[in-house]
Amino acid sequence: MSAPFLLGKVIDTIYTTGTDTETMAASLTSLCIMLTGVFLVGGAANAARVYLMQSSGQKIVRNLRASIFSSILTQEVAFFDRSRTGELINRLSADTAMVGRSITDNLSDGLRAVAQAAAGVSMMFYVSPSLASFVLLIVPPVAGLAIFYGRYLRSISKRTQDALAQATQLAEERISNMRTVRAFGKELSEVNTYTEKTDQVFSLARKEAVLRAGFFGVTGLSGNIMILSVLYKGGLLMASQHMTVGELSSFLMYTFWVGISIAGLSSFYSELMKGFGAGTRLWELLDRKPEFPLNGQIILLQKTLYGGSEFDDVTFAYPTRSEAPIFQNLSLMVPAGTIMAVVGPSGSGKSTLVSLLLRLYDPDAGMISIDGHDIRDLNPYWLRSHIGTVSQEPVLFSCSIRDNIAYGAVDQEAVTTEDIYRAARVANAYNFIQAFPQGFDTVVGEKGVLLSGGQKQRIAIARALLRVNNPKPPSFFSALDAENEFLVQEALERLMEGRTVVIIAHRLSTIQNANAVAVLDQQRVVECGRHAELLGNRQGLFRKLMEKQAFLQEEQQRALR
Ligand SMILES: Nc1ncnc2c1ncn2[C@@H]1O[C@H](COP(=O)(O)OP(=O)(O)OP(=O)(O)O)[C@@H](O)[C@H]1O
Repeated sequence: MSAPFLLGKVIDTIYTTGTDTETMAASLTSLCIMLTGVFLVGGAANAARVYLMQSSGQKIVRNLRASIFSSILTQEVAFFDRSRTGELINRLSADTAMVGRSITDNLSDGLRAVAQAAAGVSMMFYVSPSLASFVLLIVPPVAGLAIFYGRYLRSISKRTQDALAQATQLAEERISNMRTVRAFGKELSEVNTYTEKTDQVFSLARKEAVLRAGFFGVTGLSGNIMILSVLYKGGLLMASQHMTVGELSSFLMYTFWVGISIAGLSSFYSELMKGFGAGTRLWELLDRKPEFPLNGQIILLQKTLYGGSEFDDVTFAYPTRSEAPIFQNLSLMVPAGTIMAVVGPSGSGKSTLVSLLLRLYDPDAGMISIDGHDIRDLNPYWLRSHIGTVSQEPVLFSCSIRDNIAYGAVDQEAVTTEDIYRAARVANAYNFIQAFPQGFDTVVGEKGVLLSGGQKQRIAIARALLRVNNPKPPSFFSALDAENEFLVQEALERLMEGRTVVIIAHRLSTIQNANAVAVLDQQRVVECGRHAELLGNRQGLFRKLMEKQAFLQEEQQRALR
């Protein structure tokens, strides 16, 4: 900050008349030494500022990303029914990057501009108070304009991020379902839809560009007006002997500094407003509390969970469709150690029953209990650690088979290779995994796309085994019935042995292994009993469903012949 002041002194020294060369050389040398010191300190301070701001800014971004991810993962399942994956990913990547940029580059440059402007203005007053008061009259209108501009930019930025999130959402969904897009030959129309979405981003960016051009034009012009004022008024002050040439030079340099700082501040302010726009979307997410808390409930550490479950007068509607209950006063008892097959027409709520047991949703009325405990009183993590699930279309992650199986364990770190091999053997998966060139280290592709349906299910069974074996049996298990493949069926039967099982049965073979069958229809359990008993009821829904399935199977076999 003292550099322009010292430079002014250098100029005054040069223009001082009557000084001999030796004295002038001595004065110039000491001024130049001082200036070198000032430049060195300034350079070092600048480097330190950039390093500190960048590293602490990046740390903030890292923490912000972790907090956002944690906030997303702890939301209730209904939140994900309403949200779009691509939008959430956009918040995690683009919005955090925007806030990060706003903090790192922008805040650092902004703080420097504030310091520089403040020091420059003070020095201008120090060098010439009358000239400073005259020149700085231009600052208030420019500041007013900046505030107006910033507000508008903030709203544009939020709209841009929203439009970008929609485009990302579309791209994410279509890319991850590329086979469907290709099968329906929709590549071109999808490209067009995506382009329309990015057009919205573009038109907002164009609005921002117009605004930015106008604003920067005005601030540039204001800077030039300041310089002209200094030259005009400063020239008059010099002519009336109220200012030296060195002082005018210093003042001019400070004016440049202040002008550049004000331009920097405007850009800082606009970037900050853009950061706020993206930040608003992040705070909304960070502020959002899960619908039911994940901690704080009873953990029955010493207790063995036998899995005897009861649905008592349960009424439930999905939060996204609150007007149409899936269950109305549904009651069902699953005694410990039994296999209960749940059947019913498509859409009758069989999978919903399992979601409620896992406490992915809470019923609107009634109670679900396991071993006599209302599941709302149990810690959901603990509850789920005793429940193994295998779904009809299991989802694997794009990592190795080893990691996919280990994912089932409550304590993933404690899983040994032997645990994984054992689970794979019981699940009839060991041989096919070992036949791959990379064995258990084979990476399965996104959602396990590189494996067949039956292979995925056997890996999913091994994963579920690791889960329910760790708290030691008897524990509890739920499944949607599996591929009609002998090896998968055998693995599933081994998994069910000695446990309480609720199985969503679509096939006759699955139902035959069950101790009891519950038939769902019209929002409740309409029949419940042993397989043979239910078949004996000629008017019953179970009998009709079985007859229909037997007929369909016959038709299929006839078509194959
Ligand atoms: N996440 C959800 N949000 C809103 N409604 C849902 C959700 N999941 C399922 N539903 C609705 O709840 C009803 C029951 O669905 P569910 O998947 O439990 O039936 P299901 O008996 O398992 O069907 P299927 O035999 O076809 O697999 C259906 O009408 C379905 O549209």
